[in-house]
Amino acid sequence: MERTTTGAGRDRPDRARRDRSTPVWTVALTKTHGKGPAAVRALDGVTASFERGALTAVMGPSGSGKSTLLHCLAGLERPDSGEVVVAGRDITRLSERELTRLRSELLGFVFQSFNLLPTLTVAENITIGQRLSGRPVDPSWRDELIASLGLVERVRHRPSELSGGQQQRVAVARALVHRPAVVLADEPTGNLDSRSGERVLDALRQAVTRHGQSVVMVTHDPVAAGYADRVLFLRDGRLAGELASPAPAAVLERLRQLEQP
Ligand SMILES: Nc1ncnc2c1ncn2[C@@H]1O[C@H](COP(=O)(O)OP(=O)(O)OP(=O)(O)O)[C@@H](O)[C@H]1O
Repeated sequence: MERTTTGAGRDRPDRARRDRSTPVWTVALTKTHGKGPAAVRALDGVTASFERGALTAVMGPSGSGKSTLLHCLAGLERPDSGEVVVAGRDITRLSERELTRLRSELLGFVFQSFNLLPTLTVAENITIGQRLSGRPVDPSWRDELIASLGLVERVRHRPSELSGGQQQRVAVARALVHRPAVVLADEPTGNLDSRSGERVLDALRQAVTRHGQSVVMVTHDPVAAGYADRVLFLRDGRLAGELASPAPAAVLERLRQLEQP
């Protein structure tokens, strides 16, 4: 059954959910791009929780602040005010050096454009983050990921020898291999045909269901959102409700409502 939340109080901090079972949350997050008359308030007081062991989709009309929110969660953009708490630490207070370390240890990333290193093999791409940070690789977990993502025959290939869907599955394995506190996925199926996209979404879903991974995924696609446990909607930099166990048709309908002036 779908649960919906809209209306007054939706931006209120939900203290019961802000504990160790919540790997990421934000409180009253604001972010402005640009200065003076050209300034754009991309986030305007976003208080949101992203649960452990859940796939949370973030959706909303173009320009509603989805990417800015994801970048703030990743520590790639610094908010004007508010908190971003990752694994119990307010990352808005960290130095660049501490942020770099947090990103490599606690976060996994999947981008629309795959972002694989062209000179490395599939196997090397999957573990490059751990090698660079000097942390050991768990070989049985790495091999399980390679097998479950259908990449066994491809481990010695370079990215240019793979299809887009295969490249994105390599990116998913890279994001999961160090068992991060949360995987942040920015339009992970945006460059894929629907069948390849489904495989990537299946992989993210399995990581959540079988291994308790936490995933936050920005998407425009109601079908992709249908893989999520919950969808948070943004409009004009503010939370604009949520849907639990979202069916694509219900997501589409909500998006249509949000896009109306
Ligand atoms: N670097 C920037 N400089 C100025 N304005 C920016 C910058 N980045 C984003 N914005 C503006 O901030 C607002 C939110 O942008 P953001 O990219 O977060 O939205 P979005 O929901 O991800 O959009 P889309 O779905 O089109 O990718 C938009 O009005 C956008 O034009």
